[in-house]
Amino acid sequence: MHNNVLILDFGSQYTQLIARRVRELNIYSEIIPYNKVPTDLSDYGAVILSGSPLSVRAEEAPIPDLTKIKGKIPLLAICYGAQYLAHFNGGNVAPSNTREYGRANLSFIKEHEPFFHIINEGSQVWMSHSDTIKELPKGAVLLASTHDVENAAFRIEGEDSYAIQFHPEVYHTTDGEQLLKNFLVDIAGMEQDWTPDAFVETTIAELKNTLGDDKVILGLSGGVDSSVAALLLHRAVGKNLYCIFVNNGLLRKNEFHDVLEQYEGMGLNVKGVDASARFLGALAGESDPETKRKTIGRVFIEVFDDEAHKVENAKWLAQGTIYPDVIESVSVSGGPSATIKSHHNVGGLPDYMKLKVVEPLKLLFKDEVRRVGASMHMDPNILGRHPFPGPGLGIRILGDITAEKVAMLQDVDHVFIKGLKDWGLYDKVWQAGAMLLPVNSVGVMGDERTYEKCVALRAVESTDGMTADWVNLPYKFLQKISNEIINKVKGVNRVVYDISSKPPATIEWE
Ligand SMILES: Nc1ncnc2c1ncn2[C@@H]1O[C@H](COP(=O)(O)OP(=O)(O)OP(=O)(O)O)[C@@H](O)[C@H]1O
Ligand SMILES: O=c1[nH]c(=O)c2[nH+]cn([C@@H]3O[C@H](COP(=O)(O)O)[C@@H](O)[C@H]3O)c2[nH]1
Ligand SMILES: NC(=O)CC[C@H](N)C(=O)O
Ligand SMILES: [Mg+2]
Repeated sequence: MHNNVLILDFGSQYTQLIARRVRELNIYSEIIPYNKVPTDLSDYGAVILSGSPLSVRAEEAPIPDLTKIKGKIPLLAICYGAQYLAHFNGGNVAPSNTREYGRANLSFIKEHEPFFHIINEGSQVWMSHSDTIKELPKGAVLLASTHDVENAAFRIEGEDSYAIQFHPEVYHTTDGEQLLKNFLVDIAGMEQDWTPDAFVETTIAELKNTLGDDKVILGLSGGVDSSVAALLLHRAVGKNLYCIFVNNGLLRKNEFHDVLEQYEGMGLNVKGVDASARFLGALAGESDPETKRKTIGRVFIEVFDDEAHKVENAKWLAQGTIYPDVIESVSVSGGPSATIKSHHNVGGLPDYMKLKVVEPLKLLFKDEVRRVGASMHMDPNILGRHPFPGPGLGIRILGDITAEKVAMLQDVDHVFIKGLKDWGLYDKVWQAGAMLLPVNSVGVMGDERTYEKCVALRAVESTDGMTADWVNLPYKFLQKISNEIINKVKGVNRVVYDISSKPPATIEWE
């Protein structure tokens, strides 16, 4: 009861961050498009309205019906949300004359307001808007101003409704977390009891309830998400969980074998399917990156479908979909599509598979998935594993793929990753890998001319893969690794290090 925060999304680029910040307070939150307000609101202890790229003055302005919310459930309206409360309740919102983007400081805070508890004048806030609230709505009490924005925060008298023009969810709002805590805990009275242990317990109970004695199939990749999903499902349905791990011939060196072995120790029922030849056959001669991705996706579905048919009476397909995957495919106007992303790295499963989809992690962020795994005592080696793309080395071999190139890149990648581990750098890097370039260059080895391949090493820091920066690996390390690669991997005579950030580059080269 009342243990959930409803975040109504108006399409702001920061909506996900609001959810994150709320969960960092150990309070559960869910993002729902503004036009899909649930009819039953009894679970929600507070509602937050997000920002929006649209203007309240625009014809297509998102206008949700808040009659069951405003004045009834504690409400926090952010940016567009604040403008919305003003505009439709007798206030006035107009384009602003000055640019209101970036850092600002609160120059006035009304005293003795629980909303601003232990937040002081001068506190830095982040603004990102072009409309401004010229006149407050009926019953509003001004709570804070900045130099340029007089109506930076207000509340509605007699209600637990609060509105702010700035963004508390953005890191640059230094007291943002405190402000959210003031609102959620002190004003809305929410409990801070949402922990990984609690998540595991309730999720297993829910899965038992939904799945009963049905058989469930899960594509296991060796990655964090599908592994944590597998553990949860295993606890819920035991031997009715059938895990399938496909070798697409584009995995890391020894990975097929190692991953299978690792799962054996966890008591999971995993079937390894070696479909390398099928994948490499389908990819032969293909060098266009998008066609390669699509081919890998298509063959993956074929293999998966073949295997799924071997499990008699399977009813469910489980997936390790996580929250960012879901949110990426929710459009603000359309709302969530029926099936969100079946296999987001393999292009979606076809309807003929007739399996119902179950996604136990679909409301978690990556770091939360890791925490949930840790609370189930999952092997830290799996939990700490760098993300690895479904199409694997296929998108790190530029141009067409051959078995020889795969073997060459596997060896290069192995030296690099092992080196990172040996030097204690692996856990300091978010993701690392090597790219095989379609470039030959001239070298000299033992007095002989060589004309061989060039590889690029890439190591990045990131939180979610959406943006990334290259890692400043020690020169000594790079020197050692470059030497080792050229000495050990036949066919490679040159190593370069990728120093591009994302954007404008991407993490993978294809
Ligand atoms: N080789 C594979 N065999 C079987 N299923 C796979 C394979 N590769 C990917 N999948 C499926 O595709 C899903 C998406 O892959 P993705 O790489 O995004 O997640 P992950 O591998 O579980 O975690 P991570 O992001 O840490 O790599 C996986 O959860 C898994 O269900
Ligand atoms: O499961 C996946 N299927 C894919 O098709 C895919 N393409 C990229 N990635 C991973 O996503 C992150 C961002 O990669 P990019 O900067 O290259 O887009 C990085 O972590 C990439 O490894 C993929 N993961
Ligand atoms: N970030 C926002 O919510 C912006 C709201 C509105 N589109 C404006 O420009 O003022
Ligand atoms: Mg993966």
